[in-house]
Amino acid sequence: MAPMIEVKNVTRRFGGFVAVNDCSLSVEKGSITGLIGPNGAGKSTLFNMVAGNLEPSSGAIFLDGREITGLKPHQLFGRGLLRTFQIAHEFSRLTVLENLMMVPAGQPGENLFDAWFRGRKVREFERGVRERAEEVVDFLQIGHVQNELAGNLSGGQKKLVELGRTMMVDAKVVLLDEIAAGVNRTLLNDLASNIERLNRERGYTFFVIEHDMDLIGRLCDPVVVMAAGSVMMKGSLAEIQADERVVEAYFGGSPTGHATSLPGATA
Ligand SMILES: Nc1ncnc2c1ncn2[C@@H]1O[C@H](COP(=O)(O)OP(=O)(O)OP(=O)(O)O)[C@@H](O)[C@H]1O
Repeated sequence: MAPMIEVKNVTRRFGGFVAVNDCSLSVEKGSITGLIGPNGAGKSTLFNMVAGNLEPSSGAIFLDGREITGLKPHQLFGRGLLRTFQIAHEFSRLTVLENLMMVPAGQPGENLFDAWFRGRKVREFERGVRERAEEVVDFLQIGHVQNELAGNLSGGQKKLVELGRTMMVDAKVVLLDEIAAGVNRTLLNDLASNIERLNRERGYTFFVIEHDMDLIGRLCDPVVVMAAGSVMMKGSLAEIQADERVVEAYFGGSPTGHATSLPGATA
């Protein structure tokens, strides 16, 4: 079975600087795969290439066995690869429900967009979108804020809505970028439960960049460690914590760097 995402020998240069260096990794179907590494390891650059925001200098990327190298985010969206995005400023004056309903119309998923333009059955289409948004609200248990303006939500509630936006279309794989940052523990727990449920009940695959090791430990298996633009190792969090090279990568150059964010690792 083809992996959901396969990155093959991908390199990205910025001028003379190599941010991602001949990097290969795979994200298996049905997994919640974590991506960790010290600052500057190349995680965001790699994510940007998988998500279509940045082109590789060389190498190839595959989604479910089909090459996607160089495709744009909206093309990947149509194929079921989604990345969560902060709610744009102009959407902060729309309600939670309205924010969810904007997704199919505002970003061209193949089938939904066709239906929109065919002009027929527009009202049914709108009703379908509303019903789907209501299902998402129920699933995420955010009914109490569904008519609240998105701009009034807490950081964690916004993250739930961002996750909800991926549920408005049939996602195969969702890229999550540092979802724990600025989210209180209660809401982080809600977010993590919903990610687990989407994975278990809806078959979502997740690829997750995260600095919060508690969250990585709860959600991710396997975890991929990047350092200096390449994959250093892949394994369970326990295996990674026990690996000397990983400890060195985190502690090596910078004694204060991420020392506190790699639990179980001792210098
Ligand atoms: N547009 C760019 N132009 C030049 N250099 C860049 C650019 N984007 C990233 N880099 C460099 O590439 C390297 C990798 O950066 P990247 O953001 O991918 O790392 P990261 O692992 O995501 O780090 P962090 O955990 O701090 O977000 C860094 O040295 C960074 O300065």
